Amino acid sequence: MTCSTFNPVTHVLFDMDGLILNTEELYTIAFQNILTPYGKEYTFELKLKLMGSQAHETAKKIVSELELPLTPEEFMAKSKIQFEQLFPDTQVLPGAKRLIEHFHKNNIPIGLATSSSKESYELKVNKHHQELFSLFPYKTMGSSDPEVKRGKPYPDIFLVAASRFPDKPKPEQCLVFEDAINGVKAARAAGMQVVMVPDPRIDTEQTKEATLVLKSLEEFKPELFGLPPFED
Ligand SMILES: O=c1[nH]cc([C@@H]2O[C@H](COP(=O)(O)O)[C@@H](O)[C@H]2O)c(=O)[nH]1
Ligand SMILES: [Mg+2]
Repeated sequence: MTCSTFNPVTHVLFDMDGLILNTEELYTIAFQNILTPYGKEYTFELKLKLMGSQAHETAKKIVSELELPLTPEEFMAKSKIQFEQLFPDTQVLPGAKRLIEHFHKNNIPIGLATSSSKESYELKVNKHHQELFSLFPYKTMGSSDPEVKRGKPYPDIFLVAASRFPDKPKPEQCLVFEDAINGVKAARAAGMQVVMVPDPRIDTEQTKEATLVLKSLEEFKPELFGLPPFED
């Protein structure tokens, strides 16, 4: 059940794919483009299992679940070609820019906790979104960070991302923003509250672990978690 009361926090951690950027739509297109020649479908059910995992975990699972005649490395090489075409024109999702700028203006420490690799982050950010992402002084990129041993739903990435803030907040001082079920599980496992903005196709039964579920980041009221309210 969604909690009716929330605890105040001091630090905020953002997921990236499907939360700040519309890259989840692009992952679906990229993977389907790879699978179509093999007569396979990238179902939403399979996608849900993979969202938030690290790139090598994703490749291994897709190859095994769909019994592709490829090694995970070959799948990753094909993915790279797709990502290079699709990611540079990704767009910012509603409410993300306003919220990130609000926290920045009010000196709330914010960190990025994405399972993407550094290479994939750069494809998504460097062409159009450098200014926005420059507002994150602390970035953790799970797929290329040796400290992040396991992908979401394990808590590793959020614990590592929290440890990168110079004042080392406790998990209960951190609020996570996530779109994926695996991301919500990871945040909860790390002992953090989590605001979920799920894909509308996700069943409400599967959003119950989130502290708060929103349709869009535009709906978020920072004061609910003891953070400075919007003034406009
Ligand atoms: O359809 C998918 N979307 C996303 C992922 C994985 O999820 C990560 C993004 O997770 P996050 O939202 O935590 O940044 C990507 O790097 C990718 O490995 C995936 O496997 N399949
Ligand atoms: Mg995400």
